[in-house]
Amino acid sequence: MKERLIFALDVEDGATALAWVERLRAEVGLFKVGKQLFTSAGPELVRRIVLNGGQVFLDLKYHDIPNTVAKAAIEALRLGVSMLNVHALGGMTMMQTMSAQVRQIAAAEGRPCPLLLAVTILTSASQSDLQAVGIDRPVTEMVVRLAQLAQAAGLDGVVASAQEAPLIRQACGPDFVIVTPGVRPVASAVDDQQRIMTPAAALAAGADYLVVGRPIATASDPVQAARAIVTEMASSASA
Ligand SMILES: O=c1ccn([C@@H]2O[C@H](COP(=O)(O)O)[C@@H](O)[C@H]2O)c(=O)[nH]1
Repeated sequence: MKERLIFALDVEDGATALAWVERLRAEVGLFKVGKQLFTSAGPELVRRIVLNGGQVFLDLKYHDIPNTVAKAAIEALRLGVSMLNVHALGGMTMMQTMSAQVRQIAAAEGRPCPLLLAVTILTSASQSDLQAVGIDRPVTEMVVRLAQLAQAAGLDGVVASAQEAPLIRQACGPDFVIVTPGVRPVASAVDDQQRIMTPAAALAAGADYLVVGRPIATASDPVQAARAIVTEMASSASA
């Protein structure tokens, strides 16, 4: 079950990140490198984690014109990451171009292709946040619509709240990958997340991977916190 747990390396420098990788490598399946750490430590850090046997989800949420996103994703492929993502709101052409070019270069260069994911609606967004940017449709409807768009564009899956996982499963089928941040064990601080679920409920809802950062990183014993989440995930799977 631990292979389905992704730890968010939301830290300020490479040395701190590598220390977390050592501390949690036996407890989690992947390490997520996001905007803070990538801006600070760059591709060299990603290469180093991969070289040391760690699997990386590069969470840079590309959102740009099709050519720019495709070329950035090709460089992510060459870093050896296991997952990368774009914003589904970047649109069909952007996602199709990225997917086609990454798959073509992976085949031509003999590299394993990472899981190509699309962020639907951020788990920190509420219905009123959507309304404020002019989106009047319900969050759930937007998430399913974006997931179907990503699937039609040839992507492997989406990043979404586990709250929407059952609807995504229904719309996109059993093989479409659902990665869920906004995971909060009971009694954990919600922080800036809005659409949250517990680890057990997220798996029961159909999530394939859970992303967890602060509930582990700020725990008094992070190793124990990660183990407790994996135990909760296992109990949900066997229920
Ligand atoms: O919709 C999204 C997409 C990405 N994230 C990222 O996941 C982690 C969550 O960290 P926590 O500390 O467990 O809240 C973080 O790196 C986000 O950038 C997300 O939360 N929601």
